[in-house]
Amino acid sequence: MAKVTILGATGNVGVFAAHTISEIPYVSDMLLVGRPGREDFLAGCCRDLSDSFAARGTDVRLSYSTSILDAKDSDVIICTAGVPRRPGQDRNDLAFENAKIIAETAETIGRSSPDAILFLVTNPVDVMTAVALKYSGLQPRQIFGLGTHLDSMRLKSLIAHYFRVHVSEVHTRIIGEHGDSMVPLWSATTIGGIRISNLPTFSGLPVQEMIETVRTSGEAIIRDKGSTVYGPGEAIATLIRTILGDENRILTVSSYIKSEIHGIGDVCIGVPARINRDGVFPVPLSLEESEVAGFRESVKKIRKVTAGVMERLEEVR
Ligand SMILES: NC(=O)C1=CN([C@@H]2O[C@H](COP(=O)(O)OP(=O)(O)OC[C@H]3O[C@@H](n4cnc5c(N)ncnc54)[C@H](O)[C@@H]3O)[C@@H](O)[C@H]2O)C=CC1
Ligand SMILES: O=C([O-])CC(=O)C(=O)O
Repeated sequence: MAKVTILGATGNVGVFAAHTISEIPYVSDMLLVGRPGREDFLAGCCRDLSDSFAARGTDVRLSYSTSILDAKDSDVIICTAGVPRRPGQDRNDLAFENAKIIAETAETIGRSSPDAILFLVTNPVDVMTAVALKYSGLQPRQIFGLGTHLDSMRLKSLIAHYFRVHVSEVHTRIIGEHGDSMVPLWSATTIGGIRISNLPTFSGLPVQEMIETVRTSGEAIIRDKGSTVYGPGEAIATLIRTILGDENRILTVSSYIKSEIHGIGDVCIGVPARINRDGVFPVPLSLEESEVAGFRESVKKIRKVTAGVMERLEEVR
């Protein structure tokens, strides 16, 4: 049985993630961490969630704290703390403000929870994963970000809808930045186990339109309802179930790669990774030429934003 801690638990994503994670059978303890001053809200969340556990028959010990130090002994620590973007903003506009929060958080976790797996949700998530890796001192396998897993799920849903098949029949991946430079892997997309390009109807697929829909999905949801909650919340729970269940699923998350993809590496970015109780292990793979070119561009962009943020962090810390 496992202890899971959520940082930023008073936020939209954090509180819904608490609900989805509580359904995972391996979770025995869940700690909600918020900022000082938010004790009443956290207490209210615990009471409300406990009611849902009673109604559902869930047996999870729930507690709250305003200190990250109480995350000690956690198997997984999820970080949703930080500012979200407002309509009209790019995720990268949040980079420096959130990097300051993540650097401090990661330092504390590195000292107080050296065996935990740290899971970043805060945006821009690829850059935050790199910041957490540097400032926590944890091993690369212990740190990952939600990356392009949610983007991959969004594309999966569009493809399933187009072909009128159950989503479980569709396997697809988007790699690279969780942002504008993301790269769809059509070469790794199958329906019912059949490579999508082998289906005669593939030629009519509105590929560009689909990718544009995925690229702008977060922005559109934020414009319409203020924040994305249910998609990220369920995606977070999938990752937690995969880790705690030692499932060895291959999911597309932001992870540190050395040179696993066509020799490209030394960056934290969305790639397929095998995930189990020991953490996250990027899978070496070879791609089609156009996909490699797109991935290179995405890496170049993330490296530039990451380097800029690291430099500014050095100045203020
Ligand atoms: N990677 C992904 O796919 C997704 C990432 N996100 C990101 O997750 C983050 C949270 O999003 P929401 O829950 O919608 O935002 P929110 O504003 O509802 O919640 C933010 C949380 O962070 C905490 N926080 C803010 N500033 C802090 C600071 N200086 N120190 C400690 N805690 C602080 C708040 O108290 C609150 O608990 C954002 O950065 C958002 O962009 C959201 C959805 C999907
Ligand atoms: O778009 C945002 O800012 C939130 C997010 O990352 C997503 O839902 O993909």
